[in-house]
Amino acid sequence: MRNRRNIFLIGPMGAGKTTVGRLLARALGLEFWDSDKEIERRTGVTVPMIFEYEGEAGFRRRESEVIADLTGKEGIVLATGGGSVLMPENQEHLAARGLVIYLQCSVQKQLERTQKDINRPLLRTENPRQRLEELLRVRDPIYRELADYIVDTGQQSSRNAVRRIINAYEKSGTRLRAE
Ligand SMILES: Nc1ncnc2c1ncn2[C@@H]1O[C@H](COP(=O)(O)OP(=O)(O)OP(=O)(O)O)[C@@H](O)[C@H]1O
Ligand SMILES: O=C(O)C1=C[C@@H](O)[C@@H](O)[C@H](O)C1
Ligand SMILES: [Mg+2]
Repeated sequence: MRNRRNIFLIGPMGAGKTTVGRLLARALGLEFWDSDKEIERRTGVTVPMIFEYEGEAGFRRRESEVIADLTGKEGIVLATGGGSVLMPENQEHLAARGLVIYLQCSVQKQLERTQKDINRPLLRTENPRQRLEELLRVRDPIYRELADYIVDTGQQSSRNAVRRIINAYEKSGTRLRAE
């Protein structure tokens, strides 16, 4: 049976997976993990540096290893990287090992939230809006297919998003709180 004690946050860059995930974990007394941070911890270098030396394919290999390991834990909230859902093995692990929540927001909001941050190699392009639109076109169907629940973070604070996630699951009778 699906492990209902894990919560996996998926969605595009700037949707708030890291921000909401940290708050959600604290509210539920669960451990918080972030796949991007874990890749950086294991390699000792930043995500942009991995893209530079190993290309996106190298990054995806490392990401898959980390997703396989972290989804094997119990009682965690995991903020995934925006492109982690591309790899079929990650899709399988996410779907089988926890509740999957798609954090969604408009491309405009994504742009506003990511513009000051230089840590997203895929946005180091002349036209980040176009890049975000292209990524979303490919990924949105995958996010939707995988999601047990979708929360729009564009028009609400991170705290509200956390409340919505907790309410939805408590109403549906699922126990999320750590024992
Ligand atoms: N609901 C929200 N309302 C306002 N600002 C937000 C909200 N959620 C996140 N932010 C802000 O947007 C920025 C990006 O958020 P965050 O890093 O959590 O996104 P992410 O989904 O983890 O992105 P990535 O896939 O690149 O890791 C942060 O500066 C954060 O403070
Ligand atoms: O959307 C993506 O493909 C990415 C999102 C970030 O979380 C990082 O995983 C990396 O910058 C790639
Ligand atoms: Mg993040």
